[in-house]
Amino acid sequence: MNGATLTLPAPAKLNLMLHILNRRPDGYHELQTLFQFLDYADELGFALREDGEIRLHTEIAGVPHDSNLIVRAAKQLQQLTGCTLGADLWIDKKLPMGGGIGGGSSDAATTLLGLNHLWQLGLSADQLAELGLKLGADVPVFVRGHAAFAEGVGEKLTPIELEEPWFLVVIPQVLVSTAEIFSDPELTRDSPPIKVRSLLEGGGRNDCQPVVQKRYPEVHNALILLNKFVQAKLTGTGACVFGSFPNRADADKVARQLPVTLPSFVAQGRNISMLHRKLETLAGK
Ligand SMILES: C[C@](O)(CO)[C@H](O)COP(=O)(O)OP(=O)(O)OC[C@H]1O[C@@H](n2ccc(N)nc2=O)[C@H](O)[C@@H]1O
Ligand SMILES: Nc1ncnc2c1ncn2[C@@H]1O[C@H](COP(=O)(O)OP(=O)(O)OP(=O)(O)O)[C@@H](O)[C@H]1O
Repeated sequence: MNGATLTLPAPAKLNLMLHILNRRPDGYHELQTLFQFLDYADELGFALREDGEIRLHTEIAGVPHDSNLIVRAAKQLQQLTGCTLGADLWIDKKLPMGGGIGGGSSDAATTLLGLNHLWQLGLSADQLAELGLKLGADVPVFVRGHAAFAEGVGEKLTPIELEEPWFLVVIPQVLVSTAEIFSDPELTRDSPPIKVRSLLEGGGRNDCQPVVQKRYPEVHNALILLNKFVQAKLTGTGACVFGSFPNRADADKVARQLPVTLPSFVAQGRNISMLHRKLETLAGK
């Protein structure tokens, strides 16, 4: 990250509940989900290049340079705007991949906002969210940076004020493929639509959980274990599972009792993402 002139966080999200309403003809699913951010993030570094090249200098195992969502986001932004500037990019990857906490999507959103700033493009949040949606269903919420009730495939966002408890997030050592879970014939796809006000009634169910638990014993076991201490839930399509606590000390106490084979982290839930708080500081607000 040494050459970076700008560093920005790409925070994690949790799906506090997730209902699947139906499957669209294009295979995507209409959802209702509640997003909140965590103060736990990847860190991205940016430096301007005059030659138009996009170079990510950090390798992520299993993700080729040109498939990395950071590189794809940067190139799409160049294409959309005709910008002739480029960038050197670095990432300090903290968020587990395939964890359901939105790592790749958040990296993409931070890239879009970071380069919009560095290249002085002046694109609006609406324009960046529209571009982000082409990269992944979760990108728009990270672009907007406010906790939200999401509908559609995750892009119709109603900002919401939630309590900001502390979460213990447990990371089963397995990669869950989102596409695989959404194509499982046993997935519940007919949850009735609910209104924002009745959101957390029913305990914040996640319709993906039964299918993920059945296919991935590691996730099943983590849920059983965490449930001994707190109501445990799956985020997104997993693999991560989480429980909420009124303060950091209570969450840390449970974390210390987990087996060493089951990594975890503790972070506060936040309604304004770390990225947007940092951008506000940069703008001198
Ligand atoms: C499950 C969530 O994590 C909830 O926040 C997201 O909706 C998934 O978002 P994401 O990882 O950005 O997902 P994408 O990269 O857009 O899609 C991955 C795959 O999941 C399936 N998919 C995803 C989102 C959605 N609403 N319906 C789907 O059926 C599609 O098969 C797609 O090919
Ligand atoms: N910068 C990136 N960080 C992580 N994964 C990336 C990145 N770029 C591309 N990918 C690919 O995206 C896949 C999904 O990664 P990600 O960490 O976003 O999953 P996830 O946490 O399950 O996401 P979601 O909660 O949005 O479903 C990875 O397995 C990897 O192949």
